Amino acid sequence: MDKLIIKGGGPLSGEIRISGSKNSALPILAATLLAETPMQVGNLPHLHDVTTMLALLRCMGVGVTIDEKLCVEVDNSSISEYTAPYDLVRTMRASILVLGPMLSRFGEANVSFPGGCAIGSRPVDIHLRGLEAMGATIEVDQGYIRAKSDGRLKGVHFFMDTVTVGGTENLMMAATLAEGTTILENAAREPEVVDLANCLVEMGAKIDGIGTDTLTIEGVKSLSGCQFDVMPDRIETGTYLVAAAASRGRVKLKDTCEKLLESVLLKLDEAGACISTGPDWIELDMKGNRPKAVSLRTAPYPAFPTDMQAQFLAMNAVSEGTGSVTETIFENRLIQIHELNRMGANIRLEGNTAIVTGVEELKAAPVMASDLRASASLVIAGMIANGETMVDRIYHIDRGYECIEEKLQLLGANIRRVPG
Ligand SMILES: CC(=O)N[C@H]1[C@@H](OP(=O)(O)OP(=O)(O)OC[C@H]2O[C@@H](n3ccc(=O)[nH]c3=O)[C@H](O)[C@@H]2O)O[C@H](CO)[C@@H](O)[C@@H]1O
Ligand SMILES: C=C(OP(=O)(O)O)C(=O)O
Repeated sequence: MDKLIIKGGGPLSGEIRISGSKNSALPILAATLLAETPMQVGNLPHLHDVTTMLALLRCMGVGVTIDEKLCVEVDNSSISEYTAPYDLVRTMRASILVLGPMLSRFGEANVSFPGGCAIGSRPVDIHLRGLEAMGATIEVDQGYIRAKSDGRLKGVHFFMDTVTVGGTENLMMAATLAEGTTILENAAREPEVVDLANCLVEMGAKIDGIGTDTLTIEGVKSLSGCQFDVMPDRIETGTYLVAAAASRGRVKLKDTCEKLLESVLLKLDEAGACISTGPDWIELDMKGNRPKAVSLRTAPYPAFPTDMQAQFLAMNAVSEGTGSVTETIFENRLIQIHELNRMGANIRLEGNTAIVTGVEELKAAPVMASDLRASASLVIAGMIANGETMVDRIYHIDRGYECIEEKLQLLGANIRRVPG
């Protein structure tokens, strides 16, 4: 297993480009299953999860070609297999997103049950209930969700009792080819849901209420391919901003967009960062100052994203004062505090809230990454710690951060990968 060796040091400084969004690329690649003609998806990040999604499409018989700019052309005119196998699904929960499109277009889909993961149990009951309400029959057999539809799915008025990003995406995709009108209430409003909806509209779907919590989808008989570039990764953007703030540095991030992360920028402002923005860039400058600890609570968009709390925990660990971080989306997403405490942090857990009292300095230690964003927080901690930190199990980080060590090196970090 590869490891990252990080020698803690001075402030991060420099300029880097932000990659395309993982959480937008994955549903958009799943949505290509709905198109009857070839489709091109651009600005894809080079990530393990994207490779897994392409492998999943290929194993269903989809033709995939990739050009030198990582623009992928997908041609599903010869789909022969309606199964998403366990071996691929177990490495990436977003594989569940092929369920809605496959079922809606071909009347059949067999998708391995994704199960839980390090951050929580992550059920998919709302995805399944929504599809059933649209007329699908669903059985769980030998670990597989076996879904069938007799003819087209039927439009439905469906209320999601929890705000779910993946559930909204799956049901919205399924509804595009259903007979009649579907109304999805309490829909997720995350920018990635909006990006997917915009892509579906380009493919010929009829969707109203994009960006609101009520989506109205009038089913059409067929969709065609289009050219679509995925949006910038707001979580990658936020991660580099927090890394710079924690190290008292100054970074400029290009090919990104401030509007995607207002709640995160507000917290960085509260931490003492000077932030300036342009149409496609964000700059953060700590002017050499120690950050101030901030308190936050995760919640669905537009509130503070759960995918950013781990990084703020690392920043709070070396900030002035005490801050509390409350996780409300996933039941097990504060586990990395034990690793941060092994590096000298002062973090106490009270239920789903981590109370962090900033220390002057973290000390390097061998640490173990447990999930994607926890890995990012340990990398940030390593960069501000005194000494050499080894972060183990970094396969998690390769799911979500393109060229992380190269980008951090460009910002002046002393970080290298040791293959294992
Ligand atoms: C690939 C992708 O886009 N991943 C993101 C997506 O994950 P994902 O789509 O899996 O997360 P959801 O928004 O569905 O989960 C939100 C909450 O709803 C619960 N739930 C969800 C579905 C369901 O059928 N039943 C149910 O109870 C989950 O357990 C969780 O507590 O949104 C999360 C919340 O912003 C992010 O952290 C992930 O990075
Ligand atoms: C939890 C995440 O992703 P996934 O839903 O793919 O596990 C994440 O991106 O932080």
